[in-house]
Amino acid sequence: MTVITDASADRSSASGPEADRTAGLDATGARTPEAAGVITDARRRIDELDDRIIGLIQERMAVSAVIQQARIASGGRRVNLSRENEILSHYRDALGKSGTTLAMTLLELCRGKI
Ligand SMILES: C=C(O[C@@H]1C=C(C(=O)O)C=C[C@H]1O)C(=O)O
Repeated sequence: MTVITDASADRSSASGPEADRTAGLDATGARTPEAAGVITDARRRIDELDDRIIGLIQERMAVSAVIQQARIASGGRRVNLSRENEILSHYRDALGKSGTTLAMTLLELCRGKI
C-alpha cells in the first residue's frame, strides 16, 4: 500500500483545495491512491443507485396520485390513514426507526402535508 506523506499535513490552520493537495488529500478524503480508487468507484455506484431510487420515488408518486384521484373522484378522501400505518410498519420492520422517518417523507412527497 502506498501511503501519501507530507509534512504540510500537520499544518492544521490551512484549508481549501490547495491545503488538501499539499496534505496528500483529494476530494475523496483518502490518504492513499488505492483508497481513493475504491472510494471513487463506490461513489459512482452510489450515484447510480441514487438516480434509480429517485426514479422509483417519482414512479411511486405517480401511482399514488392515480389512487388518490380515483378515491377523490368517487367521493372519498385523499388520505387513508390505515393504509399509511401499514406502509409505516412495513418500512419500520425492514429498516428500523429511521425507516419510519423515511416512509413519512415518502408519504408526504406522494400526498402532500396533512
Ligand atoms: C395511495 C394511497 O393514498 C394515499 C397515499 C398513500 C401512499 O402514497 O402510499 C397511502 C395512503 C393514502 O393516504 C392509498 O390509499 O393507497
